[in-house]
Amino acid sequence: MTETVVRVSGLRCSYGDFDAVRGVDLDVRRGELFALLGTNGAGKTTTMETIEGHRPASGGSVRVLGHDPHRDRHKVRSRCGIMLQDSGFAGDLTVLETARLWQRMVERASDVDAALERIGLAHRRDVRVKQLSGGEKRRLDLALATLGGPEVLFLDEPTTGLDPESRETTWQLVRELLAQGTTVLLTTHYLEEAERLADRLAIMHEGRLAVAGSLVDVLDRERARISFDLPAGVGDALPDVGELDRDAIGEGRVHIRTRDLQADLSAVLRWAEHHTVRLTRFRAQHASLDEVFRDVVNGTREVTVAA
Ligand SMILES: Nc1ncnc2c1ncn2[C@@H]1O[C@H](COP(=O)(O)OP(=O)(O)OP(=O)(O)O)[C@@H](O)[C@H]1O
Repeated sequence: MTETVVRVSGLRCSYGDFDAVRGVDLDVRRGELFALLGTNGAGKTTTMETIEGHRPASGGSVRVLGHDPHRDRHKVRSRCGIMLQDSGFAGDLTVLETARLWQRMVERASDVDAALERIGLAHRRDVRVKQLSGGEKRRLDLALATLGGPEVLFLDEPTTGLDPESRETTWQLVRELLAQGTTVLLTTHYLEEAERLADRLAIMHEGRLAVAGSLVDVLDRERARISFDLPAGVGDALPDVGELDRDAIGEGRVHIRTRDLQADLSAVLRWAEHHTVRLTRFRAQHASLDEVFRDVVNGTREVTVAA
């Protein structure tokens, strides 16, 4: 049985009479990366901050490593690394001074120079923090969050503002941490980041989880698509598979949505052979996370939670 490191049940968080988080259940298992995606204002940061112990839950319960992270903060804090959206370091200190200061506050802190090297900031060690670019600040945040070799790492939008190369460096570091057994809970606006890193993910919308599960689970529940140009001479004899988009046929293209891509793809190919037509601009593809996300935002997707 895989150990559950973070357990959130029926979490509710309110700001005055506004309910920002409205009954969230999720489990994060040891050694996995769980990505929390969502629209702006969905409640991701509020959920993260509550799990990190920065605020009490208004309802429901949160356990991190078996403890209430707010009430039993001292039991949990030293085993966790936290990268906030905005860390607020003192701008006049250099990168190295900041890292050394942080090192003194962390139990079992690892080597500062090695940490800066690993994140590609060694050459910036004598630069004042206020002179770093936004992306460099994010990388410094990450280096410091991982300094104590945390069992659980909370990353709130770790790659926002990073260029593609720095994003790749960050992903590589996160992969190394996962390989060493670190458990990671991540929020991100980059669907690609979740696709590349997450073992399981959830999409949050208006304070609730709309979709949750492994990437395969989430995409498999969505319909796949087959499309090709309408071949000349087949008239009304279209393949009897999936759901045909009749509007697209009028414009000379056939779009089919299917829950069984393999079976329907075979049927389409048999149909083409039977009618001796060659299919042009032929495409068959699984749903993308982007489509699932858009369905959630547009409210056209049933709630399917299996976290
Ligand atoms: N201190 C606060 N006081 C009142 N309302 C707040 C406060 N902080 C957040 N909210 C509201 O709670 C809701 C959830 O905010 P939260 O920051 O958790 O969302 P988010 O999913 O992290 O958004 P984003 O992706 O934009 O960072 C939003 O409607 C936000 O306006």
